Amino acid sequence: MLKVIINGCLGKMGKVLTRCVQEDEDLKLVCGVSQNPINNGSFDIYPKMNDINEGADVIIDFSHHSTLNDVLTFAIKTKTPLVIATTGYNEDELNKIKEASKIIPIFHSSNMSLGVNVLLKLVKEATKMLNNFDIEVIEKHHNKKVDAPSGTAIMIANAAKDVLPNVEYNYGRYGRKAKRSENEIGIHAIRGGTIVGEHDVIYAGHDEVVELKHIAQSKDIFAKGSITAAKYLVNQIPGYYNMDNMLS
Ligand SMILES: NC(=O)C1=CN([C@@H]2O[C@H](COP(=O)(O)OP(=O)(O)OC[C@H]3O[C@@H](n4cnc5c(N)ncnc54)[C@H](OP(=O)(O)O)[C@@H]3O)[C@@H](O)[C@H]2O)C=CC1
Ligand SMILES: O=C(O)C1=N[C@H](C(=O)O)C[C@H](O)C1
Repeated sequence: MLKVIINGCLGKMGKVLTRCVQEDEDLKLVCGVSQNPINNGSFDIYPKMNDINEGADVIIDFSHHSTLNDVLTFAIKTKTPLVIATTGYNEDELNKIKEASKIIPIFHSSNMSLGVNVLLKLVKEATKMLNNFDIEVIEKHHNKKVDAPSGTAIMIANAAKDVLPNVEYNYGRYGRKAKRSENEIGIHAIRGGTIVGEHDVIYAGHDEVVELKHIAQSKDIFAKGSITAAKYLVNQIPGYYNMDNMLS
């Protein structure tokens, strides 16, 4: 039985992950962390990672970038492998994650679905083949999402930039001097209703357009992907892991 701690257990993803962990006979939910803990009778909820006095085999984090220091400090202190699904980190925070992965195994992905990770491979291939096509990324999410653009949209743009290192990102084009330059990737965020998550990658060329698209139809795919990542991670030595490592 793998013992799991969930950071962000009362958030939208945290609740879905709690159900998926409880339904998985290989896993035991030890406790969760939430800013406003409530006693739910089924597992302990602490206000901060540092308050936890139980051990676990792995931590899964679907929370907010501002909890990063707490979760890294706890994971390093207790030598617990950490799956990070949270998005919205800045450069400094991303560097802290990479530094911490020298001490403990960390799995980090802004999208835990299988489909998006196949999409990233397709983006690399399409970008190599569709010379001089303009690339635009459009992401759509529910109206409660706090960060924009999505972490997935950034991963998609980064996959194209791996092939075309000179491209620059143009977020939400607007204004009288907004003409597209040749070497940019436009990244656009739509927010509304309960959209789970959609990502379109548009390659617009002369008289032809290619589109790659992923639609998430439930949050379960992200929760289950993070559980698969957790099961993979507990057998790894310290290092920085992502879907590529797990799928290869
Ligand atoms: N990698 C992936 O596949 C996926 C990643 N995500 C990412 O997971 C994260 C959580 O998403 P979701 O559950 O929808 O978000 P919610 O806003 O519903 O939940 C956020 C959670 O973070 C906690 N939290 C701690 N500090 C803060 C703070 N300062 N501000 C806001 N929340 C805080 C909240 O605690 P409390 O309840 O006490 O307020 C809550 O438990 C996001 O970054 C999202 O982009 C989402 C889906 C898939
Ligand atoms: O906040 C969400 O909901 C999601 N966030 C992730 C992101 O920012 O890419 C992944 C997924 O699209 C859902």
